[in-house]
Amino acid sequence: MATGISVITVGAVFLVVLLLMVLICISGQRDKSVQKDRKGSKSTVVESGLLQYLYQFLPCSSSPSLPGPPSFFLIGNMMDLTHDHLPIHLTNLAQRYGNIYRLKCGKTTMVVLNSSEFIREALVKKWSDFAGRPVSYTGDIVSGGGHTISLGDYNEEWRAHRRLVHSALQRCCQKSLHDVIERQALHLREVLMDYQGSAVDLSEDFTVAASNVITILAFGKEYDKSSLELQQLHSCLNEIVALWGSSWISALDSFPLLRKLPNPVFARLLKEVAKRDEIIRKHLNNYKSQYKKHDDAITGSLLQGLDKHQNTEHGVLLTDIHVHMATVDLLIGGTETTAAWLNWTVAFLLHRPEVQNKVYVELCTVLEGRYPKYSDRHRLPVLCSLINEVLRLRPVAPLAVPHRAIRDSSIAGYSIPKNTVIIPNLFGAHHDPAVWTDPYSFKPERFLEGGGGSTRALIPFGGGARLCLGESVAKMELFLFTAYLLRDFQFISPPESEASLPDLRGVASVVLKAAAGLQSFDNLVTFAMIGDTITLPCGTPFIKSCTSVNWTIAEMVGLEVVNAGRVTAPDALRFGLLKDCSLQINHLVLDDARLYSCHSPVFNSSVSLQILEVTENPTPANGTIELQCYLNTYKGLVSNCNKGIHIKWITEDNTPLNGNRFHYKHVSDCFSKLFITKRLTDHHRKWKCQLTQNDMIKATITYTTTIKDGIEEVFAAVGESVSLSCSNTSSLGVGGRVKWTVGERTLTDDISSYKDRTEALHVNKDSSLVISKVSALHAGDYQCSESTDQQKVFNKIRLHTLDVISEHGPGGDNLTLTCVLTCINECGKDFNLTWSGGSHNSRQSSLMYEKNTLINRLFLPLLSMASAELTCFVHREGDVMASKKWHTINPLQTPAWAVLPLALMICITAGGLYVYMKRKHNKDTGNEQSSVGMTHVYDVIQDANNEELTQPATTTSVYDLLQAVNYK
Ligand code: HEM
Repeated sequence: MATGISVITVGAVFLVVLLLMVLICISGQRDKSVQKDRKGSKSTVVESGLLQYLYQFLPCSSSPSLPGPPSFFLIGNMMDLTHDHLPIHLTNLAQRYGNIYRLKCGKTTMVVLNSSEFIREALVKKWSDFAGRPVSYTGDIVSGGGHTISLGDYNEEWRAHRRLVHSALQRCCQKSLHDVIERQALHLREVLMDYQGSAVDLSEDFTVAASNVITILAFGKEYDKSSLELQQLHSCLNEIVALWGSSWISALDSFPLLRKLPNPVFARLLKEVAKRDEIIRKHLNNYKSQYKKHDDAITGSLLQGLDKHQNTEHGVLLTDIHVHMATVDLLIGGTETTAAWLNWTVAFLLHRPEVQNKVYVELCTVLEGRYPKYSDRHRLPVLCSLINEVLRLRPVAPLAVPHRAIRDSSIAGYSIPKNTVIIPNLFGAHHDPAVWTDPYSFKPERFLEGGGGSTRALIPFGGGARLCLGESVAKMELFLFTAYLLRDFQFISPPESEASLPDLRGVASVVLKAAAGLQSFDNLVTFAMIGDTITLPCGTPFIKSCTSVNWTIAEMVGLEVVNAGRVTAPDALRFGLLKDCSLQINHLVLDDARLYSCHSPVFNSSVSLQILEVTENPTPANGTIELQCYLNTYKGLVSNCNKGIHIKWITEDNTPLNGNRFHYKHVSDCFSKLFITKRLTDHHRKWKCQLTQNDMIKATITYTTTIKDGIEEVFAAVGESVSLSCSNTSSLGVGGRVKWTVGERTLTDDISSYKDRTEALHVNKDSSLVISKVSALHAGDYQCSESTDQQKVFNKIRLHTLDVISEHGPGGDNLTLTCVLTCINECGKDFNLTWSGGSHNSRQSSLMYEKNTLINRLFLPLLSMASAELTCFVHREGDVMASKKWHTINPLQTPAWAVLPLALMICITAGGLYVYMKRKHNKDTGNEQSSVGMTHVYDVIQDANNEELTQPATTTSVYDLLQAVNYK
């Protein structure tokens, strides 16, 4: 019976498992068919999600499944797609999931391509598989029912439409494009001239210039910046792009139920679309009604071409609506993109003025004063490298326009079912570290010959069947506008501070734009030095947790050091996020000097990290040392410091450099040069450069000079220990390989000699020579060298010793302290000896040079002298090099003098008390014999005082007692 039950149980379990497997496999199939049927099946998302989750564990499909972030029930990866800077976020996901990964949004599977290789494979090599566009509810509304080229799906009608517009554009470009752009560039030049060098935001002027190129090409109309019609057109085109990109609108595509609810954002979108159509309709009607038509206008070509492009075989009929929507395409595609690119160029040039100078020099040299033609581009490589680098770092259509697989296909070996949405992440491909060295840095020179930049991997215009229709228009515009601008203008940021430089992160929607105007947050500046550990404040007082905080580096947009509270920097070990969301950077390197931004939902702030550096000019003027101290940011030297910043040079012990062999040149508040007339004894000398802001020390950096064949000067106090270092390299030979000599005498010939107790010398493992008890006899020239045939000298050290000798004057009523600096040969004229700590009666002698010594005496009158600590200092050019202390003791003022009378008093009191007690005892006992314990001495006293003992005890005073004791 039991066996029967267990067989049934096993059978049931087996059946359930089998059923589950069948279901899962069917679900896999159905999932594919769901995508085939673009309207979707009736299966619930819950069921599909669960089964799909189980499905991935079963071997029902032979091709590997695409990696991707976990997709959540119902919402899939919606959260990833609503990120505020989607291109950056998708690029960051590629670091985790690779250059091809999938995202889920409702029933739609999206595949994100993050390398130019995969993007080319899909868009160019397999263009016929991926030329579709996802059809969506809101896309249909914006594109007039899918009639735009940009959003229209791939079919015969679209092909005919694109061909019509392409040939009209080509015809027009050949005839007049160059003239049109040239005229607009000259016009832009005049507009800028009118500003007369005042600080302005040029974004509107760029939009007008780019838009005029298109409106002239489209229907022969040029607008003035103040034109109301132009402003209306731009505001509604911009609104449409922004609204369509918002999650309020995209949610309607994924969740049809939401369309039934009131949605003010959607209502606004409909209003703007109607406004746009109204304006364009007016223009087309105007054009049609013109008696003398603008011959070159695209509209004319389009209208003429309508009949020709009728494709009777496929039943395609192009009508006015196609001309209307083509105009929309050209206006949207051709205005904001070019204007955004020009803004980015100016933004980068403000950060890197030296690039601007290089382009200017090239334009002047090559063009010899004339304005450029597009045909000059091959002779202007620096300008072209700038254009390419801005296109690389800020592809203005960072995610292109989504594609759709129109049939089952594959990318990078992964099978891609029909209807999968493909997102070409051009931003990610342009920051792919496998292709671009230092991908987040602005380096136009990478596109110069030998710079390593690959123009093949540069794909800002997409590729294949959907290649940007205006690519040739755009390229000519970018070239001519930039050349005209940089030939006649220099872009500089307002002089106040670094804070006025534009933010390079930008605003990402369909078009990646530079943030409007200047940065809105206060920039802090933090100063540091190489090797430091610093903390950059985020300034988020209201934030409880840092999980929504991101830290980014300006200029290296996309490189998030911290993402959602997690350190994601490539060099993660050096970075840390502290509890208050501030960013800690350890072991600073020069490349860390950047503008860091902390982003949180409530607050944005940025900190400019500037690194103080000292370098030595390798080719100084003869006989001089030239040190340069300056502040660095990622774009080189800080040219304009904040107010209140000051750089000064000081000695090793923080006193001003003293002496006429020092000269300074303050290039700016944050760049100072120190010129030193060179001496051999400047070898291994330390110089400090100090940066103060509003008189507060912000950073101090020490630089040690090395002089060829120079001598390092070391000062040591007699009786103390000193270590003479052999070299900065601790890996020198141990023991016998290194030889120490002083004068002619070799100290290390015999190992035991430097263990000699009297000399108290020994050589450390790092080859340094230690004199554990310095005496004046140790003063001398020491040399550490390698004892090979060709003797290699590591270090020459001149040891000076400092001593204080005391001597009582005749009669012993005064004390003379002699401070002696013993030098080898002669003591330097820039040495000084001073005393500190003497009383007001003491007197210092003037400096005396005697043979090889420098002397300063201190005369102290002994009687008035209190016990004191006196110190003699030796200075070299104002810098304290060593000191020697001397303790004077006035015997009359020592505590011993106080102890003596005290001890006497105690003895007398004790003795007196005893005598008193004894007398009392004697009185009490009459003539009784003394007790056994009495000493002989007291017996004697007693005997001797027999007479006095008769006196009454009450008269016994201290004086009496003292007399009594002293009596003996
Ligand atoms: C810096 C300037 C420009 C850049 C970086 C740019 C980039 C792009 C990109 C990446 C695409 C999508 C390609 C794809 O789907 O794979 C695109 C499409 C398009 N662009 Fe541009 N574009 C620029 C300027 C222009 C200009 C000046 C025009 C018009 C004169 C224009 C018209 C279009 C059109 C009509 C499409 C849709 C093509 C299609 O779907 O077949 N673009 N552009």
